[in-house]
Amino acid sequence: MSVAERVIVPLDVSSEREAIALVEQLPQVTFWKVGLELFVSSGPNILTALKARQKRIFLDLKFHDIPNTVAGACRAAARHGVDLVTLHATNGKEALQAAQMAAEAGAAETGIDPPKLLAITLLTSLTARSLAFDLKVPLELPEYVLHMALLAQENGLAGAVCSPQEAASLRQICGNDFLLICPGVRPTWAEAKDQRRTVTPAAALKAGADYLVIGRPITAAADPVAAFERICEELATLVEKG
Ligand SMILES: O=C(O)c1cc(=O)[nH]c(=O)n1[C@@H]1O[C@H](COP(=O)(O)O)[C@@H](O)[C@H]1O
Repeated sequence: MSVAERVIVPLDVSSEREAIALVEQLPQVTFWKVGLELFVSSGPNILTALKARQKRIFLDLKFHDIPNTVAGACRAAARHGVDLVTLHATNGKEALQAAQMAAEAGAAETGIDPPKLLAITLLTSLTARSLAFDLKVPLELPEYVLHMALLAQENGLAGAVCSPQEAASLRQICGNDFLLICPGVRPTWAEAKDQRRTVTPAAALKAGADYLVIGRPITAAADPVAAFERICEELATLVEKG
């Protein structure tokens, strides 16, 4: 896989028209993320449009509900033929297992491969301070993220979403077959905005991330094509160095 194929770009826009404009502006991007804003605006039409352009799709709706409801949502997502789907690890064991079974069933009914389910461990906009004082979680942040990733792995999920700050320890403990998808990625030349646990693209890859989710540094840049290429060059330099 080339370094460009390891960068997933979110379509964080409010209409299908804007999303397609971005996809056409960046033909180098092979993997796009459809999140809450776009899906709530456009519905599944955007998935059809991306598939017609042979793009890979990360459907990031971060399901969080009781087992029956989460399973139903995963079954429906699987029928769309997307590649990756997110749900919160805090759904708990029973919902994670039900979600995995439902995704497999939904794909089988449609005669396609099931999506890989990814558990959100701890949002990259949260800090150790917010975990302790706002959410009142008594574990240290790295320990909490690891616990959530292991909960996902033990219940049959293919991978987790984590900050690249936690990627190295998760890679070491969860092994090479567990997918690690890292948002919260910021080149030195981009603003962090609402991201709190950030790392540069090269450092994120080096830490063991399989895919990097990079949005505004590319999509809000004056020249998105140049920004994407600059990130790919930074990643390629790292790969060449070994
Ligand atoms: O699931 C995600 O993709 C996600 C999880 C997380 O913990 N943090 C996070 O930022 N994301 C998503 O990753 C993208 C990051 O976008 P930028 O901050 O613009 O690079 C957004 O679409 C977020 O919804």
